[in-house]
Amino acid sequence: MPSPDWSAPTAAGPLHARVVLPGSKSLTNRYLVLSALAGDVSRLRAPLRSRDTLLMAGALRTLGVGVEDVDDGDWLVTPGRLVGGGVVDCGLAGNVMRFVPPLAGLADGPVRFDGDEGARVRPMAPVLEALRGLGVEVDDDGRGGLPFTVRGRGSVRGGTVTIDASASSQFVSGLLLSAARFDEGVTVRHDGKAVPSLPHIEMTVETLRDAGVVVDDADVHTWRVEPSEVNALDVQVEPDLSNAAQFLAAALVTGGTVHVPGWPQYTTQGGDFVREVLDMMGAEVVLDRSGLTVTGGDGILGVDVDLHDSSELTPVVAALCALADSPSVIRGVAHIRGHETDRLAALRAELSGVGADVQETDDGLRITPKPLRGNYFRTYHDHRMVMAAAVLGLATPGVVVEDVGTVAKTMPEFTSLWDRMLHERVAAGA
Ligand SMILES: O=C(O)C1=C[C@@H](OP(=O)(O)O)[C@@H](O)[C@H](O)C1
Ligand SMILES: C=C(OP(=O)(O)O)C(=O)O
Repeated sequence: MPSPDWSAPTAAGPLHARVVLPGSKSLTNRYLVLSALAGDVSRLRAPLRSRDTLLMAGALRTLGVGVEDVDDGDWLVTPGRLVGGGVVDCGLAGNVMRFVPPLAGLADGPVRFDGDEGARVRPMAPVLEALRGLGVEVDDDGRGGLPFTVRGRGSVRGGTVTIDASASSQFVSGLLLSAARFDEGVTVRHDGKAVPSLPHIEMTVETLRDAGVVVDDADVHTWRVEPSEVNALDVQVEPDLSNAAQFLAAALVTGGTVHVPGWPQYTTQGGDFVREVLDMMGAEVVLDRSGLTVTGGDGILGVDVDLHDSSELTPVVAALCALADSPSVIRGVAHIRGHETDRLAALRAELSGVGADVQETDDGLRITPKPLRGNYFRTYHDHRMVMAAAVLGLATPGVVVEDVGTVAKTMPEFTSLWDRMLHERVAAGA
């Protein structure tokens, strides 16, 4: 059932807001998987609670892992013997569909995987093939995607596999995350076009090392995880920097200032690249111990930008490009045709619908700004399409966003945070 439409609010003037962001999806889900494999109880502090992380917690519970809410908003994760017999709902979450099957190989019986209709067409085959190569039996209907069954036998041999990870970095991350508990560990080699979202693989490597696992990533296309125990974690989840993009973009669109406290000085989150993009587009961007402050100027500069490493940013950056003073090119993101929806097609259709001149290229978009007008903005079950529409709406009256609830994939509180940000401008200007 789709949720209601939402009229994206316009900004009456420059914003002056401070936005406290929820935790990172990618870190929360990695910590959950590692905690499930650990030797003791882990504590995740300030985890993201959104559809994708609740689905991950649900998947772990299906496998017999305890994930308990504690009063202060933390999650306590109690590992146990991994049990088969259940069904994992992947929703539309890439993390769940790519990270949990290797874990399910360690369960003591079959685990069935399915998800949203849109998840059934997301790329998955290299993970299933790799699992077979590592000694895990997987039944699927021959298409190499959801639905499928992983026939866990309580242990996984492991070893060396070669995969083509050009469709998603998550293929590599998923295999690495559970591999310390495989008898022989794992060596994953990539053979194919460039792997997208490499910072996400660095994040996987770093979180494994935080849990005491030995990883060799000295060669750019090969990752080796040694078999070992996994240490319990006690970790503070960083704010989600990709989900910061739309709030920071609002500073640029309105010529105002948006401050995000708690921005890490060092991070493996690919979303950190938003600082560079906003700088290229004419914002003043200051990172200091208080957090990140972005201030917009008189206009928005068009850009020629490669988002291969940080492709989650594409929808919001595309919206900014439609509001810019000069044409833009977004490159390096062919693989986002396999994200929540075909994002290149969706952005072309919806940005064109509000009046921009948008062309799809082989690996991105060419966007020539035109005077924009309000329109119905379809969201294709894609949280980041809602976020992109909200950015357009700041400067374009009459943007009506389809199925706004789909934003709950990573940010259930999006519309209230957005309204609060706009309201703060009134308070500061009063
Ligand atoms: O490992 C992760 O947590 C993610 C990796 C990236 O996937 P792709 O490599 O498929 O782009 C990113 O876009 C996704 O939102 C999250
Ligand atoms: C591509 C994304 O998600 P997923 O983890 O489902 O791949 C995203 O959040 O932009």
